[in-house]
Amino acid sequence: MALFPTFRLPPGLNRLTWRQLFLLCVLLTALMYFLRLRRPMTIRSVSRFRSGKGHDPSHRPTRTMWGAPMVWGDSEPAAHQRAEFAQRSFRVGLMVLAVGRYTHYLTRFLQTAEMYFLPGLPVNYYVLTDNPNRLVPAPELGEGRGLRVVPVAEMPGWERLARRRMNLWASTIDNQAQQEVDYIFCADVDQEFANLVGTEILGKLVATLHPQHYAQPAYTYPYERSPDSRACVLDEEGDYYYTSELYGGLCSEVLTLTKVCSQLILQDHALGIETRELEESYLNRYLIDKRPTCVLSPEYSWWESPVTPPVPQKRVISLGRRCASLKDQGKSSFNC
Ligand SMILES: CC(=O)N[C@H]1[C@@H](OP(=O)(O)OP(=O)(O)OC[C@H]2O[C@@H](n3ccc(=O)[nH]c3=O)[C@H](O)[C@@H]2O)O[C@H](CO)[C@H](O)[C@@H]1O
Ligand SMILES: [Mn+2]
Repeated sequence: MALFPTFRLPPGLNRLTWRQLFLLCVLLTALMYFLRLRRPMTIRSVSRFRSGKGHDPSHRPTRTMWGAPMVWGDSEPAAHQRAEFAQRSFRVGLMVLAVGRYTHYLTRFLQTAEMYFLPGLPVNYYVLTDNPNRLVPAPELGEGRGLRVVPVAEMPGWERLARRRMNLWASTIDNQAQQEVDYIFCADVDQEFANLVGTEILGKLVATLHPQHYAQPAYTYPYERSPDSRACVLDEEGDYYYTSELYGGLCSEVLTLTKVCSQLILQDHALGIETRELEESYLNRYLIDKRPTCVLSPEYSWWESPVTPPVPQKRVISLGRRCASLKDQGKSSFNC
């Protein structure tokens, strides 16, 4: 019997051997790879690219590949978690840094947080600022909500503050927050809350997907690639790219994260190394070594830009990054 038996195609077509069919498949597969994989990709990103998961913004998984919840506020699992936390007692901290001209964002940040950030639940705001007078008189807060003003002697400018912020977060948690709250969230002050952010965001270690990279394949993530840096991510590493605008979790977890990152930042700085995305590079390195137990969808960090895919609800909006990504005519309509 022949090794490659022949078979009959529908009438009108020639007879092909299995061998010819096999060669045709190999040829087609090679052609597909040639057309689609013109850039080097990691094994993991190739499989994600193939599965298409990184490319379809309407695909909204509710779990990460390691089984942690991926939170979309209107989903069934999010509603389930809100119901579960309604039975528990806890306190949450929301921490921001406002130095120099960034203090003008404070009013909007606090006002919108009062409307949408865990409304009706016990929350402490920790405002680290070089200008405590900005908060005199103190803004009106709901019942059970408190404001802690933490004076910091820092010079404005993100290039410098990006090296200092993790350290400032760590000392505020260590000295004060961990005695007062169970969960703590670190946020950029140039943001506003635009829709409900409830207890679905609470978890041991919580990170937020960067909206501009969420729908992209992993090989495009702006991880630090320089092998000299403590934030270096190898080609085969990394699941998602997280934003530095919102992350949090249990005080003990966030304390460890901020301590570890600030040490790595200092070590790199001592060697004159600056990473591609500053503080965000170290956050992403850390979250590869210690995967978050809860991943917030880009609903919790969003801004209009030509490369940001739509989300069901815009819950937290970055005003600063929106301005940075707009062209001149757009800037005036958003008061940039
Ligand atoms: C436009 C720009 O450069 N964007 C970069 C910046 O994100 P961002 O544009 O989000 O940085 P940002 O200017 O919002 O600064 C971060 C936060 O630091 C605080 N702050 C900053 C400066 C200052 O003078 N006073 C002050 O209080 C404030 O809370 C602010 O929200 O950093 C990221 C990494 O971390 C990425 O590299 C972004 O590409
Ligand atoms: Mn920002």
